[in-house]
Amino acid sequence: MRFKTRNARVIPHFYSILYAIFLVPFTVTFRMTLRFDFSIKSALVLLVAICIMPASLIAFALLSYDYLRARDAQIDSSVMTARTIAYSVDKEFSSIETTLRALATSPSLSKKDLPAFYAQMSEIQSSGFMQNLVLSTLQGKQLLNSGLPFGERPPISDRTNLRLLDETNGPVISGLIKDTISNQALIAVSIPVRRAGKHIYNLSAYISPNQLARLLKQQQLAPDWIVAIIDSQSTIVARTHDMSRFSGKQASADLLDAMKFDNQGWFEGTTSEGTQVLGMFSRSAVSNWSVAIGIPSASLTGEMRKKVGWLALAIMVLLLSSIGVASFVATRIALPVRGLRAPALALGQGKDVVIPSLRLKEAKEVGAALRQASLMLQAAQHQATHDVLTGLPNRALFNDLVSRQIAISALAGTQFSVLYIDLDGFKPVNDIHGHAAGDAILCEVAQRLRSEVRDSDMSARFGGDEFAVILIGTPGKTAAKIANTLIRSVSEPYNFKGEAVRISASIGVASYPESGAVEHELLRMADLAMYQAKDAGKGQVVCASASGLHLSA
Ligand SMILES: Nc1nc2c(ncn2[C@@H]2O[C@H](COP(=O)(O)OP(=O)(O)OP(=O)(O)O)[C@@H](O)[C@H]2O)c(=O)[nH]1
Repeated sequence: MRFKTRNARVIPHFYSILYAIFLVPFTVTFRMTLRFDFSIKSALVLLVAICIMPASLIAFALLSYDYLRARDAQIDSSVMTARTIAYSVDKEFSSIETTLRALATSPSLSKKDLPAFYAQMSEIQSSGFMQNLVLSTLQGKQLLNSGLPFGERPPISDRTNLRLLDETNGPVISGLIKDTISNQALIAVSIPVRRAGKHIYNLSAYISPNQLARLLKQQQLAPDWIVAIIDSQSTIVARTHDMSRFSGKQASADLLDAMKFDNQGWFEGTTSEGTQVLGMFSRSAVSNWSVAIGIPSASLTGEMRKKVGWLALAIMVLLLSSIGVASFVATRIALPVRGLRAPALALGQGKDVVIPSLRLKEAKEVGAALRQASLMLQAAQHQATHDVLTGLPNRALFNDLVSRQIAISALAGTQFSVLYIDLDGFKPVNDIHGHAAGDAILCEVAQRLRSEVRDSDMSARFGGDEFAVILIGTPGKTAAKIANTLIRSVSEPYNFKGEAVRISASIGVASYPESGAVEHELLRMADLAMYQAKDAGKGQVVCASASGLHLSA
Protein backbone atom coordinates (compact mmCIF):
# COMPACT_ATOMS: atom_id res chain seq x y z
CA MET A 1 0.00 0.00 0.00
CA ARG A 2 1.32 3.44 -0.94
CA PHE A 3 0.21 6.78 0.32
CA LYS A 4 0.29 10.01 -1.48
CA THR A 5 3.30 11.76 -0.01
CA ARG A 6 5.40 14.85 -0.59
CA ASN A 7 8.09 12.57 -1.99
CA ALA A 8 5.77 11.49 -4.78
CA ARG A 9 5.35 15.13 -5.75
CA VAL A 10 9.09 15.79 -5.66
CA ILE A 11 10.34 12.85 -7.76
CA PRO A 12 8.96 14.07 -11.14
CA HIS A 13 10.90 17.31 -10.65
CA PHE A 14 14.09 15.61 -9.53
CA TYR A 15 15.71 15.46 -12.97
CA SER A 16 14.66 19.03 -13.77
CA ILE A 17 16.35 20.10 -10.53
CA LEU A 18 19.56 18.25 -11.48
CA TYR A 19 19.38 19.84 -14.94
CA ALA A 20 19.00 23.28 -13.36
CA ILE A 21 21.88 22.58 -10.96
CA PHE A 22 24.24 21.95 -13.87
CA LEU A 23 22.83 24.31 -16.48
CA VAL A 24 22.41 27.46 -14.44
CA PRO A 25 25.96 27.77 -13.03
CA PHE A 26 27.58 26.81 -16.32
CA THR A 27 25.47 29.30 -18.31
CA VAL A 28 26.18 32.06 -15.80
CA THR A 29 29.91 31.29 -15.84
CA PHE A 30 30.06 31.11 -19.61
CA ARG A 31 28.38 34.51 -19.88
CA MET A 32 30.71 35.95 -17.23
CA THR A 33 33.79 34.68 -19.05
CA LEU A 34 32.55 36.43 -22.20
CA ARG A 35 31.94 39.70 -20.38
CA PHE A 36 34.81 40.08 -17.92
CA ASP A 37 38.61 39.81 -17.95
CA PHE A 38 39.69 37.17 -15.46
CA SER A 39 42.88 36.87 -13.51
CA ILE A 40 44.32 33.36 -13.34
CA LYS A 41 43.42 33.26 -9.65
CA SER A 42 39.78 34.27 -10.09
CA ALA A 43 39.44 31.90 -13.05
CA LEU A 44 40.80 28.97 -11.04
CA VAL A 45 38.73 29.83 -7.96
CA LEU A 46 35.66 30.10 -10.18
CA LEU A 47 36.50 26.78 -11.79
CA VAL A 48 36.81 25.13 -8.39
CA ALA A 49 33.51 26.65 -7.27
CA ILE A 50 31.80 25.52 -10.47
CA CYS A 51 33.10 22.00 -10.01
CA ILE A 52 32.23 21.75 -6.33
CA MET A 53 28.92 23.61 -6.13
CA PRO A 54 26.90 21.36 -8.49
CA ALA A 55 28.29 18.28 -6.74
CA SER A 56 27.35 19.81 -3.40
CA LEU A 57 23.88 20.69 -4.59
CA ILE A 58 23.46 17.16 -5.92
CA ALA A 59 24.61 15.78 -2.56
CA PHE A 60 22.01 17.97 -0.82
CA ALA A 61 19.35 16.95 -3.34
CA LEU A 62 20.21 13.25 -2.88
CA LEU A 63 20.17 13.70 0.87
CA SER A 64 16.74 15.32 0.69
CA TYR A 65 15.55 12.60 -1.65
CA ASP A 66 16.94 9.98 0.71
CA TYR A 67 15.20 11.70 3.64
CA LEU A 68 11.88 11.78 1.79
CA ARG A 69 12.22 8.10 0.91
CA ALA A 70 13.07 7.24 4.51
CA ARG A 71 10.11 9.30 5.66
CA ASP A 72 7.87 7.45 3.20
CA ALA A 73 9.10 4.14 4.56
CA GLN A 74 8.55 5.43 8.09
CA ILE A 75 5.01 6.49 7.21
CA ASP A 76 4.23 3.11 5.65
CA SER A 77 5.60 1.11 8.57
CA SER A 78 3.98 3.38 11.16
CA VAL A 79 0.58 3.07 9.51
CA MET A 80 1.09 -0.71 9.63
CA THR A 81 1.96 -0.43 13.33
CA ALA A 82 -1.18 1.64 13.97
CA ARG A 83 -3.20 -0.98 12.13
CA THR A 84 -1.61 -3.77 14.18
CA ILE A 85 -2.43 -1.97 17.44
CA ALA A 86 -6.00 -1.33 16.24
CA TYR A 87 -6.25 -5.04 15.48
CA SER A 88 -5.02 -5.85 19.02
CA VAL A 89 -7.71 -3.57 20.44
CA ASP A 90 -10.31 -5.37 18.33
CA LYS A 91 -8.94 -8.68 19.59
CA GLU A 92 -9.29 -7.46 23.17
CA PHE A 93 -12.93 -6.56 22.58
CA SER A 94 -13.50 -9.80 20.70
CA SER A 95 -12.06 -11.80 23.60
CA ILE A 96 -14.41 -10.00 26.03
CA GLU A 97 -17.35 -10.65 23.72
CA THR A 98 -16.47 -14.35 23.54
CA THR A 99 -16.37 -14.53 27.34
CA LEU A 100 -19.71 -12.69 27.59
CA ARG A 101 -21.36 -14.94 24.98
CA ALA A 102 -20.17 -18.05 26.80
CA LEU A 103 -21.48 -16.63 30.08
CA ALA A 104 -24.81 -15.74 28.43
CA THR A 105 -25.42 -19.41 27.66
CA SER A 106 -25.03 -20.32 31.33
CA PRO A 107 -27.76 -22.77 32.52
CA SER A 108 -27.88 -20.79 35.80
CA LEU A 109 -29.16 -17.79 33.87
CA SER A 110 -31.68 -19.95 31.99
CA LYS A 111 -32.93 -21.24 35.29
CA LYS A 112 -32.87 -17.70 36.69
CA ASP A 113 -30.57 -18.98 39.41
CA LEU A 114 -29.08 -15.52 39.98
CA PRO A 115 -26.82 -16.45 42.95
CA ALA A 116 -25.15 -19.17 40.86
CA PHE A 117 -24.85 -16.80 37.88
CA TYR A 118 -23.41 -14.09 40.17
CA ALA A 119 -20.81 -16.63 41.34
CA GLN A 120 -19.85 -17.29 37.73
CA MET A 121 -19.59 -13.57 37.02
CA SER A 122 -17.42 -13.07 40.12
CA GLU A 123 -15.16 -15.92 39.06
CA ILE A 124 -14.56 -14.32 35.65
CA GLN A 125 -14.00 -10.91 37.24
CA SER A 126 -11.46 -12.36 39.65
CA SER A 127 -9.34 -13.41 36.66
CA GLY A 128 -8.44 -9.68 36.66
CA PHE A 129 -9.19 -9.28 32.99
CA MET A 130 -12.32 -7.19 33.52
CA GLN A 131 -13.17 -4.54 36.07
CA ASN A 132 -16.68 -5.95 36.67
CA LEU A 133 -19.58 -7.69 34.90
CA VAL A 134 -23.17 -6.52 34.96
CA LEU A 135 -26.45 -8.27 34.17
CA SER A 136 -29.20 -5.74 33.53
CA THR A 137 -32.77 -5.60 32.31
CA LEU A 138 -33.68 -4.24 28.92
CA GLN A 139 -34.57 -0.99 30.66
CA GLY A 140 -31.04 -0.71 32.10
CA LYS A 141 -31.85 -1.75 35.65
CA GLN A 142 -28.89 -3.69 37.05
CA LEU A 143 -29.85 -7.13 38.38
CA LEU A 144 -26.32 -8.31 39.20
CA ASN A 145 -23.02 -6.41 39.44
CA SER A 146 -19.93 -8.45 40.17
CA GLY A 147 -18.30 -5.33 41.60
CA LEU A 148 -20.89 -5.21 44.42
CA PRO A 149 -21.95 -7.85 46.90
CA PHE A 150 -24.84 -10.04 45.69
CA GLY A 151 -28.15 -8.22 45.98
CA GLU A 152 -26.67 -4.70 45.99
CA ARG A 153 -27.27 -2.45 43.02
CA PRO A 154 -25.79 0.92 42.02
CA PRO A 155 -28.11 3.85 42.53
CA ILE A 156 -28.15 4.90 38.85
CA SER A 157 -29.07 2.69 35.91
CA ASP A 158 -26.71 2.60 32.94
CA ARG A 159 -28.61 3.11 29.71
CA THR A 160 -25.58 3.65 27.52
CA ASN A 161 -25.91 0.76 25.16
CA LEU A 162 -29.60 0.00 25.46
CA ARG A 163 -30.85 1.48 22.22
CA LEU A 164 -28.13 -0.20 20.20
CA LEU A 165 -28.61 -3.53 21.90
CA ASP A 166 -32.22 -3.41 20.91
CA GLU A 167 -31.25 -3.11 17.26
CA THR A 168 -28.26 -5.42 17.06
CA ASN A 169 -26.96 -8.69 18.29
CA GLY A 170 -23.97 -6.83 19.65
CA PRO A 171 -21.46 -6.49 20.84
CA VAL A 172 -21.85 -2.82 21.52
CA ILE A 173 -18.80 -1.03 22.79
CA SER A 174 -19.30 2.20 24.67
CA GLY A 175 -16.91 5.07 24.92
CA LEU A 176 -15.57 6.04 28.33
CA ILE A 177 -18.36 5.88 30.91
CA LYS A 178 -18.11 7.10 34.46
CA ASP A 179 -18.53 4.01 36.68
CA THR A 180 -20.73 4.91 39.59
CA ILE A 181 -19.19 2.29 41.85
CA SER A 182 -15.47 2.80 41.30
CA ASN A 183 -15.91 6.41 40.15
CA GLN A 184 -13.52 5.59 37.28
CA ALA A 185 -13.99 6.09 33.56
CA LEU A 186 -14.52 2.63 32.09
CA ILE A 187 -15.41 1.05 28.76
CA ALA A 188 -18.43 -1.20 28.53
CA VAL A 189 -18.69 -4.13 26.12
CA SER A 190 -22.30 -5.30 26.02
CA ILE A 191 -24.22 -8.14 24.36
CA PRO A 192 -27.89 -9.00 24.38
CA VAL A 193 -28.90 -12.24 26.16
CA ARG A 194 -31.58 -14.03 24.19
CA ARG A 195 -33.68 -17.05 24.97
CA ALA A 196 -35.73 -18.65 22.19
CA GLY A 197 -34.88 -15.59 20.07
CA LYS A 198 -36.23 -13.24 22.70
CA HIS A 199 -34.04 -10.48 24.07
CA ILE A 200 -34.33 -10.87 27.87
CA TYR A 201 -31.23 -9.31 29.45
CA ASN A 202 -28.17 -7.29 28.67
CA LEU A 203 -24.79 -8.60 29.79
CA SER A 204 -21.90 -6.15 30.04
CA ALA A 205 -18.22 -6.31 30.91
CA TYR A 206 -16.43 -3.15 32.04
CA ILE A 207 -12.78 -2.73 31.38
CA SER A 208 -10.40 -0.02 32.42
CA PRO A 209 -8.62 2.16 29.80
CA ASN A 210 -5.40 0.98 31.51
CA GLN A 211 -6.14 -2.41 30.03
CA LEU A 212 -5.78 -0.82 26.58
CA ALA A 213 -2.78 1.23 27.69
CA ARG A 214 -1.15 -2.12 28.53
CA LEU A 215 -1.61 -3.09 24.88
CA LEU A 216 0.34 -0.01 23.84
CA LYS A 217 3.15 -0.89 26.22
CA GLN A 218 3.41 -4.38 24.74
CA GLN A 219 4.21 -2.92 21.30
CA GLN A 220 7.66 -1.76 22.39
CA LEU A 221 7.25 1.53 20.59
CA ALA A 222 9.97 4.19 20.44
CA PRO A 223 9.83 6.12 23.74
CA ASP A 224 9.26 9.49 22.06
CA TRP A 225 6.36 8.27 19.91
CA ILE A 226 3.02 9.61 21.13
CA VAL A 227 0.45 6.84 20.53
CA ALA A 228 -3.22 7.05 21.36
CA ILE A 229 -6.24 4.72 21.20
CA ILE A 230 -9.30 6.70 20.19
CA ASP A 231 -12.90 5.52 20.46
CA SER A 232 -15.58 5.79 17.79
CA GLN A 233 -16.58 9.21 19.17
CA SER A 234 -13.00 10.51 18.60
CA THR A 235 -12.31 10.56 22.31
CA ILE A 236 -8.86 9.59 23.54
CA VAL A 237 -9.17 6.45 25.65
CA ALA A 238 -5.59 5.35 26.21
CA ARG A 239 -2.28 7.05 25.50
CA THR A 240 1.42 6.42 25.87
CA HIS A 241 2.13 9.93 27.20
CA ASP A 242 0.16 11.97 29.76
CA MET A 243 -2.76 9.51 29.73
CA SER A 244 -4.31 10.86 32.92
CA ARG A 245 -4.34 14.35 31.37
CA PHE A 246 -5.78 13.51 27.97
CA SER A 247 -7.90 10.36 28.52
CA GLY A 248 -11.54 11.30 27.92
CA LYS A 249 -10.58 14.39 25.83
CA GLN A 250 -11.20 14.84 22.12
CA ALA A 251 -8.32 13.93 19.80
CA SER A 252 -6.31 16.87 18.39
CA ALA A 253 -7.92 18.96 15.66
CA ASP A 254 -5.22 18.01 13.13
CA LEU A 255 -5.84 14.30 13.71
CA LEU A 256 -9.60 14.74 13.46
CA ASP A 257 -9.19 16.63 10.18
CA ALA A 258 -6.99 13.88 8.76
CA MET A 259 -9.36 11.10 9.86
CA LYS A 260 -12.42 12.86 8.44
CA PHE A 261 -12.14 11.26 5.00
CA ASP A 262 -9.75 8.30 5.33
CA ASN A 263 -9.62 5.20 7.47
CA GLN A 264 -5.86 5.32 7.48
CA GLY A 265 -3.21 7.72 6.38
CA TRP A 266 -0.79 10.36 7.59
CA PHE A 267 -0.66 14.03 8.31
CA GLU A 268 1.64 16.71 9.61
CA GLY A 269 0.26 18.57 12.60
CA THR A 270 0.34 18.93 16.35
CA THR A 271 -0.73 16.58 19.13
CA SER A 272 -3.07 17.56 21.97
CA GLU A 273 -0.09 18.81 24.00
CA GLY A 274 1.08 20.88 21.01
CA THR A 275 4.04 18.73 19.88
CA GLN A 276 4.77 19.04 16.15
CA VAL A 277 4.52 15.51 14.76
CA LEU A 278 4.32 13.42 11.67
CA GLY A 279 1.08 11.57 12.45
CA MET A 280 -0.15 8.20 11.18
CA PHE A 281 -3.54 6.64 11.98
CA SER A 282 -5.62 3.56 11.29
CA ARG A 283 -9.31 3.08 12.07
CA SER A 284 -10.74 -0.42 12.67
CA ALA A 285 -13.64 -1.27 10.43
CA VAL A 286 -14.88 -3.67 13.16
CA SER A 287 -14.99 -1.45 16.25
CA ASN A 288 -14.62 1.94 14.53
CA TRP A 289 -11.91 2.68 17.10
CA SER A 290 -8.66 4.23 15.89
CA VAL A 291 -5.01 4.17 16.78
CA ALA A 292 -2.91 7.26 16.09
CA ILE A 293 0.88 7.45 16.19
CA GLY A 294 2.68 10.77 16.40
CA ILE A 295 6.44 10.82 15.67
CA PRO A 296 7.90 14.13 16.84
CA SER A 297 9.22 16.05 13.81
CA ALA A 298 12.35 16.93 15.77
CA SER A 299 13.33 13.27 16.18
CA LEU A 300 12.37 12.49 12.58
CA THR A 301 14.47 15.30 11.11
CA GLY A 302 17.21 15.14 13.76
CA GLU A 303 19.25 12.57 11.82
CA MET A 304 18.68 14.50 8.60
CA ARG A 305 19.83 17.73 10.24
CA LYS A 306 22.93 15.96 11.53
CA LYS A 307 23.74 14.62 8.06
CA VAL A 308 23.13 18.03 6.44
CA GLY A 309 25.41 19.61 9.05
CA TRP A 310 28.21 17.14 8.33
CA LEU A 311 27.71 17.52 4.60
CA ALA A 312 27.80 21.31 4.85
CA LEU A 313 30.98 21.08 6.95
CA ALA A 314 32.58 18.65 4.46
CA ILE A 315 31.66 20.92 1.54
CA MET A 316 33.01 23.95 3.40
CA VAL A 317 36.31 22.18 4.11
CA LEU A 318 36.49 20.90 0.52
CA LEU A 319 35.67 24.33 -0.89
CA LEU A 320 38.17 26.18 1.31
CA SER A 321 40.96 23.67 0.73
CA SER A 322 40.25 23.64 -3.03
CA ILE A 323 40.25 27.44 -3.14
CA GLY A 324 43.52 27.39 -1.17
CA VAL A 325 45.07 24.95 -3.65
CA ALA A 326 43.64 26.96 -6.59
CA SER A 327 45.14 30.17 -5.17
CA PHE A 328 48.50 28.46 -4.69
CA VAL A 329 48.46 27.07 -8.24
CA ALA A 330 47.28 30.45 -9.60
CA THR A 331 50.20 32.18 -7.86
CA ARG A 332 52.61 29.58 -9.25
CA ILE A 333 51.28 30.35 -12.74
CA ALA A 334 50.88 34.11 -12.35
CA LEU A 335 54.40 34.75 -10.99
CA PRO A 336 56.27 33.36 -14.02
CA VAL A 337 53.77 35.03 -16.37
CA ARG A 338 54.34 38.38 -14.61
CA GLY A 339 58.09 37.65 -14.73
CA LEU A 340 57.84 37.90 -18.54
CA ARG A 341 56.70 41.54 -18.38
CA ALA A 342 60.18 43.01 -17.93
CA PRO A 343 61.75 40.95 -20.77
CA ALA A 344 58.83 41.90 -23.05
CA LEU A 345 59.31 45.61 -22.25
CA ALA A 346 63.07 45.25 -22.79
CA LEU A 347 62.36 43.68 -26.15
CA GLY A 348 60.13 46.61 -27.11
CA GLN A 349 62.77 49.11 -26.00
CA GLY A 350 65.47 47.26 -27.93
CA LYS A 351 67.33 46.48 -24.71
CA ASP A 352 68.97 43.21 -23.79
CA VAL A 353 66.34 40.61 -22.90
CA VAL A 354 67.24 38.88 -19.65
CA ILE A 355 64.91 36.00 -18.72
CA PRO A 356 64.61 35.47 -14.95
CA SER A 357 64.28 31.99 -13.44
CA LEU A 358 60.76 30.87 -14.42
CA ARG A 359 59.44 27.73 -12.80
CA LEU A 360 56.71 27.09 -15.32
CA LYS A 361 57.27 25.14 -18.53
CA GLU A 362 55.02 27.29 -20.73
CA ALA A 363 56.43 30.54 -19.31
CA LYS A 364 59.95 29.22 -20.02
CA GLU A 365 58.89 28.57 -23.62
CA VAL A 366 57.53 32.12 -23.96
CA GLY A 367 60.72 33.46 -22.30
CA ALA A 368 62.87 31.54 -24.79
CA ALA A 369 60.72 32.93 -27.64
CA LEU A 370 61.19 36.50 -26.29
CA ARG A 371 64.94 35.92 -26.12
CA GLN A 372 64.91 34.54 -29.66
CA ALA A 373 62.83 37.50 -30.85
CA SER A 374 65.30 39.85 -29.15
CA LEU A 375 68.24 38.22 -30.96
CA MET A 376 66.38 38.36 -34.27
CA LEU A 377 65.53 42.02 -33.65
CA GLN A 378 69.13 42.81 -32.79
CA ALA A 379 70.28 40.99 -35.92
CA ALA A 380 67.74 42.91 -38.02
CA GLN A 381 68.79 46.18 -36.43
CA HIS A 382 72.45 45.35 -37.05
CA GLN A 383 71.68 44.46 -40.64
CA ALA A 384 69.84 47.75 -41.12
CA THR A 385 72.74 49.80 -39.73
CA HIS A 386 75.80 47.78 -40.73
CA ASP A 387 77.53 46.65 -43.89
CA VAL A 388 77.04 42.95 -44.43
CA LEU A 389 80.48 42.30 -45.97
CA THR A 390 82.79 44.16 -43.62
CA GLY A 391 80.61 44.48 -40.53
CA LEU A 392 81.30 48.22 -40.41
CA PRO A 393 78.47 50.69 -39.72
CA ASN A 394 76.72 51.74 -42.95
CA ARG A 395 75.98 55.17 -44.31
CA ALA A 396 72.69 55.55 -42.39
CA LEU A 397 74.33 54.88 -39.01
CA PHE A 398 77.33 57.04 -39.92
CA ASN A 399 75.10 59.99 -40.93
CA ASP A 400 73.13 59.54 -37.73
CA LEU A 401 76.32 59.65 -35.69
CA VAL A 402 77.48 62.78 -37.52
CA SER A 403 74.15 64.48 -36.70
CA ARG A 404 74.41 63.54 -33.02
CA GLN A 405 78.04 64.63 -32.88
CA ILE A 406 77.13 68.02 -34.37
CA ALA A 407 74.58 68.47 -31.56
CA ILE A 408 77.11 67.43 -28.91
CA SER A 409 79.96 69.52 -30.34
CA ALA A 410 77.68 72.53 -30.73
CA LEU A 411 76.89 72.33 -27.05
CA ALA A 412 80.43 71.54 -25.95
CA GLY A 413 82.07 73.92 -28.40
CA THR A 414 84.39 71.19 -29.66
CA GLN A 415 85.49 70.15 -33.14
CA PHE A 416 85.42 66.91 -35.04
CA SER A 417 86.31 65.79 -38.57
CA VAL A 418 84.82 63.54 -41.19
CA LEU A 419 87.00 61.63 -43.73
CA TYR A 420 85.57 60.43 -47.05
CA ILE A 421 87.69 57.58 -48.42
CA ASP A 422 87.53 56.09 -51.91
CA LEU A 423 89.92 53.33 -52.84
CA ASP A 424 92.18 53.86 -55.81
CA GLY A 425 92.69 51.11 -58.33
CA PHE A 426 90.23 48.73 -56.76
CA LYS A 427 88.44 47.78 -59.98
CA PRO A 428 91.53 46.02 -61.39
CA VAL A 429 91.65 43.84 -58.27
CA ASN A 430 88.23 42.49 -59.17
CA ASP A 431 89.12 42.25 -62.77
CA ILE A 432 92.47 40.49 -62.26
CA HIS A 433 91.99 38.45 -59.08
CA GLY A 434 88.25 38.00 -59.07
CA HIS A 435 85.39 39.29 -56.98
CA ALA A 436 86.32 37.11 -54.00
CA ALA A 437 89.72 38.75 -53.86
CA GLY A 438 87.98 42.15 -54.01
CA ASP A 439 85.76 41.13 -51.11
CA ALA A 440 88.71 39.92 -49.05
CA ILE A 441 90.57 43.16 -49.65
CA LEU A 442 87.51 45.27 -48.74
CA CYS A 443 87.37 43.38 -45.42
CA GLU A 444 91.07 43.89 -44.86
CA VAL A 445 90.71 47.64 -45.64
CA ALA A 446 87.90 47.84 -43.07
CA GLN A 447 90.12 46.10 -40.51
CA ARG A 448 93.02 48.49 -41.14
CA LEU A 449 90.81 51.57 -40.91
CA ARG A 450 89.36 50.33 -37.63
CA SER A 451 92.74 49.63 -36.16
CA GLU A 452 94.16 53.02 -37.12
CA VAL A 453 91.53 55.08 -35.27
CA ARG A 454 90.51 55.22 -31.59
CA ASP A 455 87.64 53.26 -30.18
CA SER A 456 85.74 56.50 -29.70
CA ASP A 457 86.02 57.21 -33.46
CA MET A 458 84.01 55.31 -36.02
CA SER A 459 84.80 53.78 -39.44
CA ALA A 460 81.98 53.07 -41.91
CA ARG A 461 81.52 51.61 -45.34
CA PHE A 462 79.22 53.55 -47.65
CA GLY A 463 79.16 50.88 -50.35
CA GLY A 464 81.44 49.76 -53.23
CA ASP A 465 84.97 50.92 -52.42
CA GLU A 466 83.81 53.98 -50.46
CA PHE A 467 84.53 54.32 -46.72
CA ALA A 468 84.20 57.09 -44.14
CA VAL A 469 85.69 57.86 -40.74
CA ILE A 470 84.57 60.27 -38.03
CA LEU A 471 87.26 61.52 -35.72
CA ILE A 472 85.74 62.84 -32.49
CA GLY A 473 87.29 66.01 -31.02
CA THR A 474 89.76 66.21 -33.91
CA PRO A 475 90.33 69.48 -35.79
CA GLY A 476 91.07 69.57 -39.54
CA LYS A 477 94.86 69.61 -39.34
CA THR A 478 95.14 66.59 -37.12
CA ALA A 479 92.52 64.88 -39.23
CA ALA A 480 94.63 65.45 -42.37
CA LYS A 481 97.59 63.80 -40.66
CA ILE A 482 95.48 60.82 -39.66
CA ALA A 483 94.13 60.66 -43.22
CA ASN A 484 97.68 60.39 -44.53
CA THR A 485 98.34 57.62 -42.00
CA LEU A 486 95.27 55.84 -43.27
CA ILE A 487 96.42 56.13 -46.91
CA ARG A 488 99.75 54.61 -45.91
CA SER A 489 98.04 51.82 -44.10
CA VAL A 490 95.60 51.09 -46.95
CA SER A 491 98.44 51.26 -49.46
CA GLU A 492 100.35 48.47 -47.74
CA PRO A 493 100.28 45.35 -49.99
CA TYR A 494 97.58 42.72 -49.47
CA ASN A 495 98.39 39.06 -49.57
CA PHE A 496 95.88 37.18 -51.68
CA LYS A 497 96.75 33.53 -52.27
CA GLY A 498 100.46 34.28 -52.09
CA GLU A 499 100.23 37.27 -54.39
CA ALA A 500 100.83 40.83 -53.26
CA VAL A 501 97.95 43.05 -54.27
CA ARG A 502 98.29 46.80 -54.09
CA ILE A 503 95.73 49.58 -53.91
CA SER A 504 95.65 53.06 -52.50
CA ALA A 505 93.05 55.60 -51.34
CA SER A 506 91.99 59.19 -51.88
CA ILE A 507 90.62 60.99 -48.83
CA GLY A 508 88.55 64.16 -48.44
CA VAL A 509 88.53 65.82 -45.00
CA ALA A 510 85.79 68.12 -43.66
CA SER A 511 85.77 69.49 -40.12
CA TYR A 512 83.02 70.83 -37.88
CA PRO A 513 82.30 73.66 -37.61
CA GLU A 514 84.82 75.00 -40.14
CA SER A 515 83.64 73.06 -43.22
CA GLY A 516 79.94 72.91 -42.39
CA ALA A 517 77.59 73.43 -39.50
CA VAL A 518 74.97 70.88 -40.58
CA GLU A 519 75.31 67.22 -41.37
CA HIS A 520 74.57 67.21 -45.11
CA GLU A 521 76.81 70.22 -45.69
CA LEU A 522 79.69 68.69 -43.79
CA LEU A 523 79.38 65.38 -45.66
CA ARG A 524 79.02 67.10 -49.02
CA MET A 525 82.24 69.02 -48.34
CA ALA A 526 84.10 65.83 -47.43
CA ASP A 527 82.78 64.23 -50.62
CA LEU A 528 83.90 67.18 -52.75
CA ALA A 529 87.33 67.12 -51.08
CA MET A 530 87.64 63.40 -51.82
CA TYR A 531 86.87 64.00 -55.53
CA GLN A 532 89.41 66.80 -55.49
CA ALA A 533 91.99 64.33 -54.14
CA LYS A 534 91.15 61.93 -57.00
CA ASP A 535 91.53 64.71 -59.48
CA ALA A 536 94.87 65.66 -57.93
CA GLY A 537 96.25 62.26 -58.87
CA LYS A 538 94.87 59.87 -56.26
CA GLY A 539 96.59 58.72 -53.08
CA GLN A 540 96.11 62.30 -51.81
CA VAL A 541 94.38 64.01 -48.91
CA VAL A 542 92.34 67.16 -49.59
CA CYS A 543 90.99 69.27 -46.72
CA ALA A 544 87.85 71.39 -47.05
CA SER A 545 88.12 74.64 -45.16
CA ALA A 546 86.28 77.93 -45.10
CA SER A 547 88.68 79.28 -47.68
CA GLY A 548 88.26 76.31 -50.07
CA LEU A 549 89.76 72.89 -50.78
CA HIS A 550 93.45 72.43 -49.99
CA LEU A 551 95.71 69.55 -50.78
CA SER A 552 97.34 68.21 -47.64
CA ALA A 553 101.07 67.41 -47.76
N1 LIG B 1 84.66 42.65 -54.86
C1 LIG B 1 83.78 43.64 -54.73
N2 LIG B 1 83.78 44.65 -55.59
C2 LIG B 1 82.93 45.67 -55.44
C3 LIG B 1 82.01 45.70 -54.39
N3 LIG B 1 81.32 46.86 -54.54
C4 LIG B 1 81.75 47.51 -55.62
N4 LIG B 1 82.75 46.81 -56.18
C5 LIG B 1 83.52 47.15 -57.32
O1 LIG B 1 84.34 48.20 -56.99
C6 LIG B 1 84.65 48.93 -58.14
C7 LIG B 1 84.56 50.39 -57.85
O2 LIG B 1 84.73 51.12 -59.00
P1 LIG B 1 85.77 52.27 -59.13
O3 LIG B 1 85.77 53.09 -57.91
O4 LIG B 1 85.44 52.94 -60.40
O5 LIG B 1 87.09 51.52 -59.31
P2 LIG B 1 88.55 52.14 -59.07
O6 LIG B 1 89.41 51.20 -59.81
O7 LIG B 1 88.80 52.18 -57.61
O8 LIG B 1 88.44 53.49 -59.69
P3 LIG B 1 89.09 54.75 -59.08
O9 LIG B 1 88.31 55.11 -57.94
O10 LIG B 1 88.91 55.75 -60.17
O11 LIG B 1 90.47 54.44 -58.75
C8 LIG B 1 83.68 48.46 -59.19
O12 LIG B 1 84.33 47.65 -60.14
C9 LIG B 1 82.69 47.63 -58.44
O13 LIG B 1 82.17 46.57 -59.20
C10 LIG B 1 82.01 44.63 -53.49
O14 LIG B 1 81.26 44.55 -52.56
N5 LIG B 1 82.93 43.63 -53.68
